[in-house]
Amino acid sequence: MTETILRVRDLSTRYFTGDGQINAVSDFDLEIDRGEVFGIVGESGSGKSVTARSVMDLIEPPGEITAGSVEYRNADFAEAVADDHPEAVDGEFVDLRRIPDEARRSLRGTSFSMIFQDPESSFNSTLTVGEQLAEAVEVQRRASARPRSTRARTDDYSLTNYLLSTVLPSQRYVSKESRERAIELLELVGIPDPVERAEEYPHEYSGGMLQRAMIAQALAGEPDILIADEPTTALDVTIQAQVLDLLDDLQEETGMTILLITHNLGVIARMCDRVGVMYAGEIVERGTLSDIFDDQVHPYTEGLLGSIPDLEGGAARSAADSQAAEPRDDAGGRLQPIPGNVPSLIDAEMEPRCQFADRCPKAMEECLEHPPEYDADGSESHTARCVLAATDYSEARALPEDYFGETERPAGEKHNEPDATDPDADSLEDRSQQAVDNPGGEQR
Ligand SMILES: Nc1ncnc2c1ncn2[C@@H]1O[C@H](COP(=O)(O)OP(=O)(O)OP(=O)(O)O)[C@@H](O)[C@H]1O
Ligand code: NI
Repeated sequence: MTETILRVRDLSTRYFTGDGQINAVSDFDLEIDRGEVFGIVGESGSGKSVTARSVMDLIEPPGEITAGSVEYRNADFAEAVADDHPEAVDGEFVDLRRIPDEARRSLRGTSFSMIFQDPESSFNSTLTVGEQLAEAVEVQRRASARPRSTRARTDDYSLTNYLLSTVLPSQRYVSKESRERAIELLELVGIPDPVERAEEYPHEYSGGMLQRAMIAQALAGEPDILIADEPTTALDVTIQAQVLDLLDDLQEETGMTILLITHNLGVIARMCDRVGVMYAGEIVERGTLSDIFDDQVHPYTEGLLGSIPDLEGGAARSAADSQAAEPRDDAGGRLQPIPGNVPSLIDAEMEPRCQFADRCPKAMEECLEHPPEYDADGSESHTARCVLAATDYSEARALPEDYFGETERPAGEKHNEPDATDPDADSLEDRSQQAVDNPGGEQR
C-alpha cells in the first residue's frame, strides 16, 4: 500500500532583485509516495533547484517563499507539534512552513537530507571525511535519543562529547561508535579502504569518491526523504553510472524516498518511478515514466525528448574498462536545446498564458490563457498543463507564426498527422518548410 510522504501545495518562491521580482517557482504542487523516486526534469533556469531548496527551507535572501505549504507525513512528529501548533497539523501531516524554524531544522539530516552537484560545498576542508561523517551520525543519535520535540533541545551532549573526546585516540571524533559508523558508511557507499580513507581530508578524494562520501553523509541520519539536485552532473559518464547504481541500491535497501533533480532524461529513465517536467517554475507535465516517455502530451516534453542522452553506454561498461573511458563529453546526457528562448521569469514580463506558447509549434488561441493541469491519457497520475490534453490541435485556431513578435516559434513537427477533417491541413506542412528555410523566423 502506498502513502503520500510529501505533499507540496501552491508553493511560490520569488527573488526580489534589482531587475524586479523573479517568479522562480509558481503555484507548485507535488505529491510523492513513501519509497518512490520522483524525478524533476527541465531546462536550465526552469526552477528545479529553487524547488528543491524551497522544500528543504534553504532559500536565502533576496529569495523568499511567498506562499504555499510543504507537508511532511510523520505521525510521531505530528503528535509532538500538535500541542503547540495545532494549525500546522493535518492528521499525520505537518506543514513545515507553519512551525518554528527550530522545529523544522530538527528534521534536517534525520527526516530530510539533500545532496548537491558540488560535493565540496558539503564538506569542511579542515576536517577529515571520517570526522564529518561521524558528526552527521551524531546528529542522528541525538535526534533519536529523545522524542522529537518542538522545544529546544538542551545541550547536555556537548559535555558528554567533550569527555568522550578526551579519552579517544582521535580527539575530533565525537565517539567511538560514531567513528565506527562513519567507516561503515564509507564502506556502504563503496569507498575502498574505508578505515584509511576516513582519516583523509576532502581534497584527497577524487570527484566521484567525494560524491560517494557526500551520499554517505546524507544517509548518516537515515533520512526518510533524500533530495538530490543534479547529484552526478559534474562526474564523467562512467562514474555517473556507478554513483546512480549506488543510489539505486541504497534506495532499494533503505526504502527511502528520493526527489531527484536532473536535466538528464537518461537519469530519469533509469532511476525514477514518476517524473515532473518543469518549465518556467511550474510542472507542465507529470506522470509515470511511460506517460512521459511514450504518451507525452505537452509539446515541451516532446521537445525535451527530441534527444535522449545515452547513459546506458556508461552503465554497461565494466569497472575495468572505466580506466579507458572516453573523455568527458559536456553535451553528453544534457537536454538538447529547444528552439527559442528560455522564458523570462521577471514578474513584470510574464503574461498569464501558457509560458511555453512563444516556443510552441502548436500554440493556439486557447494558449493565451494560463492552462490548468488537465488529466491526460495513460496512468491516473498523468496530467499536463496544456490544452492539447483536452482538445485536438487545430490549424484554424493556431496563432500566427509572428504572434509573439521577435521570438521564434518552430514549425509543427513533420510526424504530426494533419487532421483529416481540417481543410487547412497541408498549410501546416507549408509552414514547416518555411521555418526550415528560414530558421531565424524573420519576417518574409
Ligand atoms: N539567488 C538568486 N537570485 C536571483 N534569482 C535567482 C537566484 N537563484 C535562482 N534564481 C532564479 O530562479 C530561477 C530558477 O533557477 P533554478 O536554479 O531553480 O533553475 P534550475 O532549473 O535549477 O536550473 P539549472 O538546471 O541551471 O540548475 C532562475 O531564473 C534564476 O535566475
Ligand atoms: Ni539547478
